[in-house]
Amino acid sequence: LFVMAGTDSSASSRQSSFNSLAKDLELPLEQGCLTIVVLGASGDLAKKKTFPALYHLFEQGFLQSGEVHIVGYARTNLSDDGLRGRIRAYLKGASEEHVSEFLQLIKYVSGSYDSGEGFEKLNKEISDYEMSNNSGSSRRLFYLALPPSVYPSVCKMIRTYCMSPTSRFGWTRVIVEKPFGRDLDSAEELSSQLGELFEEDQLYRIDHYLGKELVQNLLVLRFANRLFLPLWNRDNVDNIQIVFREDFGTDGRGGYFDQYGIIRDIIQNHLLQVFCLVAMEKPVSLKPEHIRDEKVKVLQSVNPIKDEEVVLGQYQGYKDDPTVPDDSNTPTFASIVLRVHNERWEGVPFILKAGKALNSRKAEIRVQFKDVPGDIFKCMY
Ligand SMILES: NC(=O)C1=CN([C@@H]2O[C@H](COP(=O)(O)OP(=O)(O)OC[C@H]3O[C@@H](n4cnc5c(N)ncnc54)[C@H](OP(=O)(O)O)[C@@H]3O)[C@@H](O)[C@H]2O)C=CC1
Ligand SMILES: O=C1O[C@H](COP(=O)(O)O)[C@@H](O)[C@H](O)[C@H]1O
Repeated sequence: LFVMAGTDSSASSRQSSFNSLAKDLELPLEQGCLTIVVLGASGDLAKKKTFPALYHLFEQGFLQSGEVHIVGYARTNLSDDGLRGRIRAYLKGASEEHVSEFLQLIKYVSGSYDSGEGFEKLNKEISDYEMSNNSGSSRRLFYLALPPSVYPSVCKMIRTYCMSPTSRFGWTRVIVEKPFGRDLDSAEELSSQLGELFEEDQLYRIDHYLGKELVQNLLVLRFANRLFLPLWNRDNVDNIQIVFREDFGTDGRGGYFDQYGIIRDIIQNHLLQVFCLVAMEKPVSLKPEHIRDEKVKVLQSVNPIKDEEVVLGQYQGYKDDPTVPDDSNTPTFASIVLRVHNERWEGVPFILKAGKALNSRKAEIRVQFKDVPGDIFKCMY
């Protein structure tokens, strides 16, 4: 869609290209009143990524004034302008005219994550807008920019108070962030709780790493490239390192981060997805189910992780963040070795490392090849 959008600069022609593509793909026509609710609107993800992403969609003509209404929801006491001011600070460099127009689409509702009162207020805000829009439609998208511990109560509240009315054309969809639970038991419990409230096609589980260009290019690099194809195995590769580092700390995110730590925040989802794309076999096709099947196979081939191949750490000063408990022993750095028991990778360690408050910001995949036989450069190092 974005490639198509790049060929013509007008917003209305992008919208019409979008509509004709939707028609070709036999998707339901997307038009009429759309409300996007960002729950956890006071938080880090919302200000750094969700609202800026919505702004870029708006700027490119995919969200039309008059059709779209954006509502931030959280417990923090904020006015509409208070939220707009926070968002504006993350849209530096954008056109002032577009930013002001975009911010006018945004309202704020304050309430808790487990009481009917706040969600009744939220529903009233959405319904009033839908009535005034008068298009007879009600598309409602709820984005949970929140710690997973509150997903079940928030989803119950949405189901009870905020569903799109069946009398109107439209839908209700819910986007949930990673990490999906804390461990296998809580992930399964969360899955069944959400499954009781929503149909599978109403639920979207997101991992923003899968949208990164580098990550998307991995399939092309591996499977459309004669140079790497014959080398990508234990005969040629010595080890593979998948590394994430950030040069900033939690910065007030202790409310979420301290409950989860770096393994659940980064390694279990982002780095494991990258690991799968690097290590899996070629999928039958690019269909999502075929890619998923190969990812599952490689994960099933990983041996249990050995304690002696895990290093954990916490950066000095982590507990100075007022949102972090004084006695926290949550890791902010972790390094683990994965060993894949299959024909391609037996004996090749995959070293996954992630850390906050380090000396640089980078995400990288290092494939270290074995020395060449008869290496004439060896004596130089
Ligand atoms: N920050 C990022 O760059 C990214 C974050 N994510 C994911 O987004 C989700 C939210 O992360 P992030 O925004 O960074 O975290 P924050 O700590 O900023 O939390 C977001 C909001 O949730 C509320 N909140 C925080 N802690 C709790 C708690 N213990 N119980 C109830 N409500 C709480 C707060 O709102 P209030 O008090 O006003 O209600 C807060 O503003 C996580 O699942 C994370 O994995 C995903 C990708 C990137
Ligand atoms: O999911 C998360 O990702 C961000 C890093 O993402 P990036 O795309 O900005 O590199 C990380 O800061 C955050 O802790 C984590 O929740």
